Amino acid sequence: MIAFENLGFNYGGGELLSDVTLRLAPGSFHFLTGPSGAGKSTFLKLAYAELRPTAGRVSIFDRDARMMTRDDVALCRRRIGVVHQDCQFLDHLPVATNVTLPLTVANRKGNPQDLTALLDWVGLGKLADALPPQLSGGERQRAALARAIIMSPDVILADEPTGNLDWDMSLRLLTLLVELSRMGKTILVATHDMNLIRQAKSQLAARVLRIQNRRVQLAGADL
Ligand SMILES: Nc1ncnc2c1ncn2[C@@H]1O[C@H](COP(=O)(O)OP(=O)(O)OP(=O)(O)O)[C@@H](O)[C@H]1O
Repeated sequence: MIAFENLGFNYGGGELLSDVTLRLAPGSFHFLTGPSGAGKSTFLKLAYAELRPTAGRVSIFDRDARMMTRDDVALCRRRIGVVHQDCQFLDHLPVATNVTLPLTVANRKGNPQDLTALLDWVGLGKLADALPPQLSGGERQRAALARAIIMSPDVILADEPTGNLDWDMSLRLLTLLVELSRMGKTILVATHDMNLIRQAKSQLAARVLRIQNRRVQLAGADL
């Protein structure tokens, strides 16, 4: 679904990622770990063509990211839902409008029943008309997840989605990701939270990628 072949990346200085070869197979669930500044957010950005590799290749849905035009990138982004580290909303618009923004941008009309079901599923049914500044951290992350999946993407990339959440809220978010995985979505979650990873591994066959010395490698079973 998304494949990295001998990928290298730098922002203009020294190499940040080097010789990365791996594949996110359809329906797989991966965590991405590594020290702060190792390049986790960068790796996610390469996976959704926000950044282009400086060496090697990234294929997204079998297309070489370097060859993609802006329109190609826009089309492929419809199949990839991204939950950003610092989820931003339009604060003057209600949660429901924020969640449906990707549909608006794509000029697609959503079904109001689907929106209600989605907001209920993430536990925000009663907050559809609230404004983003009124949401708690956990509610914001769940709104961000709802927005990321409103287009029914095949792939979900989440950057530290539980970074500022307490354990109960983290578990709630994890449950949603596990359910999405069971629906067949391909999922990659960057996180520092080893407890979250252990919890996920008790529920499904999640694999752990670790960035170390500029390489991204599969971690062993010992966490
Ligand atoms: N646009 C940019 N231009 C130049 N350097 C950047 C840019 N974005 C990130 N970096 C640098 O690249 C390195 C990796 O950053 P990145 O955000 O990918 O790390 P991370 O592993 O996600 O970190 P954290 O866990 O702290 O979020 C850092 O040293 C960062 O300062």
